[in-house]
Amino acid sequence: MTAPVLAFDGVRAYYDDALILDGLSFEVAEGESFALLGPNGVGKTTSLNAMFGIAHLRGGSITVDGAPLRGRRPHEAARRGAALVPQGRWILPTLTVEENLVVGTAPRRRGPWDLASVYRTFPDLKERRDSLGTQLSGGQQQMLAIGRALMSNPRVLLLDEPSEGLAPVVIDLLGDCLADLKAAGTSMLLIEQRLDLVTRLADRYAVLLKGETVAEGRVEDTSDEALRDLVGV
Ligand SMILES: Nc1ncnc2c1ncn2[C@@H]1O[C@H](COP(=O)(O)OP(=O)(O)OP(=O)(O)O)[C@@H](O)[C@H]1O
Repeated sequence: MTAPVLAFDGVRAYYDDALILDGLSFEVAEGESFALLGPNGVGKTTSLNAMFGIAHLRGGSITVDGAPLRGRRPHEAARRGAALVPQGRWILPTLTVEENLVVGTAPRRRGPWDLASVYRTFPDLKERRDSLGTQLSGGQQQMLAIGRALMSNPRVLLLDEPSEGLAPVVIDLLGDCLADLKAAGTSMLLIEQRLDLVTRLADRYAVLLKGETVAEGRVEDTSDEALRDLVGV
């Protein structure tokens, strides 16, 4: 059996002395789309922050593609193949669309993704390649954040609330784009409040409460109502 592309095992993570994750465990298999769910403030983003050294990993382990992270330096997780599409997108405001994409190559990983393949996947980005990234619409900026992450040829894409702030019609387009990436075999960790997007994209889910998972399951075995109840929305 191949190693999971991402595995959290008993992760304890802190901001200073505040314990946020208290034994979080889950795994994302190759080609799988896994949703991490839960109400606001339970530690979903912190799980990503623990990978990139923003929250402090002080117990348990996180492995990317089989290699354990020490969790201290942001580029460590990126070099191993974890690519973040952050909440709020973090488009670099003084850079053009193309320059924002090139930033994504920093982990120096080889693979199918480069400017040409990203532009084939997101033709709008090609058309606007010389515009400042922040001049794009919200939906285009989200595509830019995804394209930038793909430029690192990741083993797993980490998507933090990708639908946030987008109009319903744009969320549908985002769903189409992520469904295409999933169909092409991209492994994903999806943090998302919109359960329609979760049921469309995710194979499995875990519900996080007070820093640990309280429920796990396969999306196809869970009714929409049961999922809403579990997440508490
Ligand atoms: N940089 C930080 N420093 C200190 N505390 C933080 C920091 N970021 C988040 N927290 C706290 O950690 C807890 C978990 O926050 P986190 O952002 O991980 O939650 P979340 O589940 O992602 O929720 P949301 O949907 O609101 O983003 C919250 O109590 C939050 O106030």
